[in-house]
Amino acid sequence: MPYAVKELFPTLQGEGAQAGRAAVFCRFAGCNLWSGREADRAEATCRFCDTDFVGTDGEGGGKFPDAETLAAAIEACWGEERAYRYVVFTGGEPLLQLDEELIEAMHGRGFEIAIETNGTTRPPSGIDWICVSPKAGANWSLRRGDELKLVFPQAGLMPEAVEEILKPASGNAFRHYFLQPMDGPDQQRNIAAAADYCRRHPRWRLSLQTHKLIGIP
Ligand SMILES: C[S@@+](CC[C@H](N)C(=O)[O-])C[C@H]1O[C@@H](n2cnc3c(N)ncnc32)[C@H](O)[C@@H]1O
Ligand SMILES: Nc1nc2[nH]cc(C(=O)O)c2c(=O)[nH]1
Ligand code: SF4
Ligand SMILES: [Mg+2]
Repeated sequence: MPYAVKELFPTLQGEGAQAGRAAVFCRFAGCNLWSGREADRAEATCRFCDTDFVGTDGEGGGKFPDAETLAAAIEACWGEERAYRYVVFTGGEPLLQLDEELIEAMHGRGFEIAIETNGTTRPPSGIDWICVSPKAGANWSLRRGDELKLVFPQAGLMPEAVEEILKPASGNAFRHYFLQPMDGPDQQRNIAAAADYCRRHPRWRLSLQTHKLIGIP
């Protein structure tokens, strides 16, 4: 299957439980909750996106004809180091394109595989680390994973509502629960509110977007 990739870059995972870990980010083009065009933002299901995922014109991006070709590009982006190889598939929405063939190709090259997903699509098997970030108004179906990372605040999907939705899954639907302050015009207020919420509700931990703080991609 061909893959449309916006950009491919080496960095540190900036968010969540794996923050600070070296990774290659593979950002797939396209999303099912927003076209990516500013003209459509106000009418989209997901309206606060901080990312350009349109097209294949970013650093290291392009159209890759098959899994082996994309896996080779990701490996080249990582470099020679054999240990702790880590790739994060994101987007846009990675589950629109990530398949078992690409997962096998990455495992074959010694990579641990993570995804950042909005949780509206079933994942292929074999992913090592699943981060689900549900969106208010979207059809959230993926209710298990390694971490749940809720952008905060979202009218219509506050942490209490998330806990209520997850109750039937019982116990350990996710290993980690994070609130990530919404970036945008109210960022400072959102950081303060998220910190205050975590202080009062200790199941939830604060996820800052540390890559933005230190000026790396
Ligand atoms: C750009 S999304 C791509 C992956 C997938 N579509 C998703 O939404 O999880 C990557 C991460 O950034 C988060 N994010 C997007 N816009 C944000 C914003 N304005 N402030 C904070 N986090 C944001 C998402 O919730 C998600 O956890
Ligand atoms: N450094 C860094 N960490 C990230 N964690 C999740 C990101 C994403 O956009 O999916 C992201 C990103 O864009 N950069
Ligand atoms: S679901 Fe993810 S990629 Fe899609 S618009 Fe929302 S934050 Fe951006
Ligand atoms: Mg990002």
